Amino acid sequence: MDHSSIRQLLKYTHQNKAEVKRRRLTLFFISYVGSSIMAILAIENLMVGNNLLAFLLGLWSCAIFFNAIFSHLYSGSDVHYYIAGVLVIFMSLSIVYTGGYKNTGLYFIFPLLFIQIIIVGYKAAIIYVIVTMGSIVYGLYTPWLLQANYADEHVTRFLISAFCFICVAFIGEFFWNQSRKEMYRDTLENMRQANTDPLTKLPNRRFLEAVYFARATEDPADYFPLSVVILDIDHFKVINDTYGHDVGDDVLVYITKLMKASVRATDIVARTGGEEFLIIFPSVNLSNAVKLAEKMRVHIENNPYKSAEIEHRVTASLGVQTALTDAQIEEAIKQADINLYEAKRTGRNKVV
Ligand SMILES: Nc1nc2c(ncn2[C@@H]2O[C@H](COP(=O)(O)OP(=O)(O)OP(=O)(O)O)[C@@H](O)[C@H]2O)c(=O)[nH]1
Repeated sequence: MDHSSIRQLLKYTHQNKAEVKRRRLTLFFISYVGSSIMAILAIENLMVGNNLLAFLLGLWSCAIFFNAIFSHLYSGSDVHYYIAGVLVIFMSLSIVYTGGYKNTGLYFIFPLLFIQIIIVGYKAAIIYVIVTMGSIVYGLYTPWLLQANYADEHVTRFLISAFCFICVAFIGEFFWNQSRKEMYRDTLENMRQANTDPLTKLPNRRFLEAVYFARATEDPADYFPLSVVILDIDHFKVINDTYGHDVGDDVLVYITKLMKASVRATDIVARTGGEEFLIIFPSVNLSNAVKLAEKMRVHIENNPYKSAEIEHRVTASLGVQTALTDAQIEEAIKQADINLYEAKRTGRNKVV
């Protein structure tokens, strides 16, 4: 079973959700708490006559606040994280330029850097942090361009601690990301195993219920009318009894190949029981599904199982039904099963 189907499953697990929450909460923290603090500082600076800093704080406070509001409206997009990352650059530069209260503003750079690394993701953060720190260093080493007045020893201490801080923050983010990737791989493999039949490597019933039908329900236009075919190999017990269980297994794998060869990549062939398979044709109506099932039946009939010592003609009976909406899926499977029994009862090797 392919990994893209399994990836769909991961949409329903907690790991990705946890990372999305971490980024969102960080964004909201910087946006709502940060913009409130900046607004208060803006008013304070206005009262003491530091108009430029007051203006800049007010400006970034509004920008970051509205960016967060937009992130609620367009929650499917990541762009507001990158906008917040850019705003952090401007906020840092404003702090460096004005110096803040008694030129102590450089302390605020540390949380801002950390927030920036989280919200844009550590890979993109390499560029963001280089730009942020590059402009800060440029500012600090061209003091005549700044309104603030930093003591040399403060600049040196700030830069050394910023360097250490950035290294530790990146190491932390890198390994957090690595462990997330490893957990993701493990979960992917566990889910692949839990959703795959070990003999034929086909998806199993669990996959259909937990992933496929859930996806069809989410996106009905791409799936309905959805036709289901239940295929059951005729007299399979005879194959087991005559040639042994291992040959029986081999026949199941062989029939799987034949079934897969007669469907499109978007169709699903699943193993739902011993010698029973469920084939799903999305966006196929009943009359076309019957034709496809007939094509599959003929393909199996015309390609007998062959090994060094054995040649055995295998046939199958098939029951077909179509669901027009997701509410009809269960009913369609039941009806396909009834049709399959009818095919067996009336002579086998046929489609009903
Ligand atoms: N080799 C092998 N046999 C299996 C497997 N799963 C189920 N079976 C066998 O499949 C056979 C199914 O037999 P029945 O249910 O009587 O069906 P049938 O012989 O195909 O007869 P009809 O379906 O009525 O045509 C049983 O003998 C099971 O033991 C499997 O994974 N490998």
